[in-house]
Amino acid sequence: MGSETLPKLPVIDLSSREGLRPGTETWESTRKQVCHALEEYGCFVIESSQVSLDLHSEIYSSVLDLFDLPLEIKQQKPAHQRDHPLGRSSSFSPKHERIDTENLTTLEGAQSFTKLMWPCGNHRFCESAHEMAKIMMNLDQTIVRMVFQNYGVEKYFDYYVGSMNYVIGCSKYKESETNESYLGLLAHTDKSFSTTLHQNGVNGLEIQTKDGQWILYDPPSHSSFIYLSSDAFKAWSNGRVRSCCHRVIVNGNKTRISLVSTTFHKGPALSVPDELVDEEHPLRYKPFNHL
Ligand SMILES: O=C(O)CCC(=O)C(=O)O
Ligand SMILES: [Fe+2]
Repeated sequence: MGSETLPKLPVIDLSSREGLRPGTETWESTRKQVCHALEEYGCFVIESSQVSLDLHSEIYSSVLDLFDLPLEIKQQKPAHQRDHPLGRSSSFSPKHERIDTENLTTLEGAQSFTKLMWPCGNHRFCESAHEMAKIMMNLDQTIVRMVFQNYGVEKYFDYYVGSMNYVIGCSKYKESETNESYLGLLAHTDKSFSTTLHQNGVNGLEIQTKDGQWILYDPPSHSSFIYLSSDAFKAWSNGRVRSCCHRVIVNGNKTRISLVSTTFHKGPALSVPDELVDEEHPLRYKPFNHL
């Protein structure tokens, strides 16, 4: 007893700008680590230096302001989305609330979402949300480029970038009043292509390994992220990368906030590239409409 050590989540350093230029030695070795992590775990922890302490405190205090808005304000949608079946605000349990945003990656998008929530404006939310959205989008695109290159299908990368929608969901899990832990979110895989998550310093996200063990995501710094490959990534890769199974257990006496950037393919069909089908990997997934 006691001799088994708990597995650890892979940690990959994406903090050096120099190393993130395709073709550098660091790029070449990092892309192998990235692919290996997604194939083995369906996730990895990103070491990044892009979130300053200022941005960290700005974003989480403004997201708390967002949750504090009246429900009828939070439920509003832009005119072109009013008949969309999914609500903007949803919850899994009385202690969990999620608000989906849209188009925060562009300045105009961030401004129009902010105006919908705060007709008199909220500069702090707009700036910090736009900044975080861009950081998460750039991390995603770097990682996907690495994977495409590793699998020899980089020629599809520009199409990928042009056909992805980024949706950022903000989740709030109330502190546990009784000191008893509770299930904040059931074990699931995401339906997105990929998911990039940042949190406010309160742990709770757990990742399931291949052999069924649960590992707590405990970020090494305020600027760390966790990257998950999801259902559509698994299908696109013809089963090479795992779709990461995860859940949230809240057991602290602090409110947990997470920002989850998910990608969705908006084209008519997403299909496995021919290059990823061979004798060893017969085609496992038909083309599908991701949305
Ligand atoms: O809040 C978290 O840590 C996880 C959220 C999540 O898994 C999701 O929104 O799909
Ligand atoms: Fe999830």
